[in-house]
Amino acid sequence: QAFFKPISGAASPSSIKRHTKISVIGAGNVGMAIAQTILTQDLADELVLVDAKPEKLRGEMLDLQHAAAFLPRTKIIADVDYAVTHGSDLCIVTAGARQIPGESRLNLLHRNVALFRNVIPPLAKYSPDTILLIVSNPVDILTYVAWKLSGFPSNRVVGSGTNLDSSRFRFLIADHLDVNAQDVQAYIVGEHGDSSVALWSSISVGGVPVLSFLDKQEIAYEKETLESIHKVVIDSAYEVISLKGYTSWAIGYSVAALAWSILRDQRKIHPVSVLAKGFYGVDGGDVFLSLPAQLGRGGVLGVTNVHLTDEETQRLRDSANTILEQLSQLGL
Ligand SMILES: O=C1N[C@](c2ccsc2)(c2cccc(Nc3ccc(F)cc3)n2)CC(O)=C1Sc1ccccc1Cl
Repeated sequence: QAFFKPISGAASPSSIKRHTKISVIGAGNVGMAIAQTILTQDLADELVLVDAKPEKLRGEMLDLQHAAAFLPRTKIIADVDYAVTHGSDLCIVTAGARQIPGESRLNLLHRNVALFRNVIPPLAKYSPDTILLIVSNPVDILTYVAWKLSGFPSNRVVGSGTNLDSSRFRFLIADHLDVNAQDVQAYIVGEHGDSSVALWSSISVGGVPVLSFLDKQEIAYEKETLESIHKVVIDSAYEVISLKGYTSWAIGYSVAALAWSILRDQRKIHPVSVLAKGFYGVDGGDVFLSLPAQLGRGGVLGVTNVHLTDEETQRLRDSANTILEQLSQLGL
């Protein structure tokens, strides 16, 4: 009381505004880049960090708390005990075993599935109405695993999928055309990573479809350019890893953009990993793949019927079958 003469009732108004709580699981480079962006963009009233390493966790919490003078007021807490995540509006899962150099992806996958068995059930228990946003790799498989282990309806389980791939694709196209990346609509869909599918017909700059106005011979030129830009999307992921050892800023901003669309009910369309069964002839079983999906406060509100060429549809089906094969080996 020494500081202020309280105004009666002001400190606890009758209609409390919606308290937004976000939990980030995994305090590694990706998790902390996401946490930092959430704070900067004033996305949450409360930010929770969970990790297996208590010292690393406390260090990151203190270091972020010390930035309070420069950030919108956000309560920041951290604990190894999942109870601190109770009542989260959104749980962002970046926890993942590091890929051991030379380790097969299948072996990494088994280690991450084992990890998810200890991560997902407590999150679902403490926040039964939350939305799960999976970032850990391999993201399409682990989003399916999170859906299975949580028992949530599929609209409340989404993976970051090819949102990062598409962000890099938009940057490269914008750079090539010397326009603002926010004016470039371009979708990469399907399996995140090496086997993603770039949707040429979806690319438009300032509302002008890139492929439409080109006459015959130029389409070949543009197609080659777009193919090479898609290849650079993949090569640049490897280049960043070889240069700095990990990725953080692009994934951090791209995941915070998904969190914004969900928590602020933006109904924006993002290429994210959703239950793709029944779309585009993907009907070999339950599989998560990236498709342009509308995100809002209820999670995945819908999937757009974007036009696919026969080749694009076939590549999407091939991705689905590859993922289904890997899922069948998990015995989930
Ligand atoms: O920018 C990245 N960096 C990672 C990374 C970050 C830390 S260590 C490796 C990356 C970079 C390159 C390859 C690769 N492959 C991989 C595949 C399955 C896994 F389970 C784990 C890693 N992963 C993780 C990842 O998914 C990305 S995006 C990405 C990757 C490959 C192709 C195209 C894109 Cl847009």
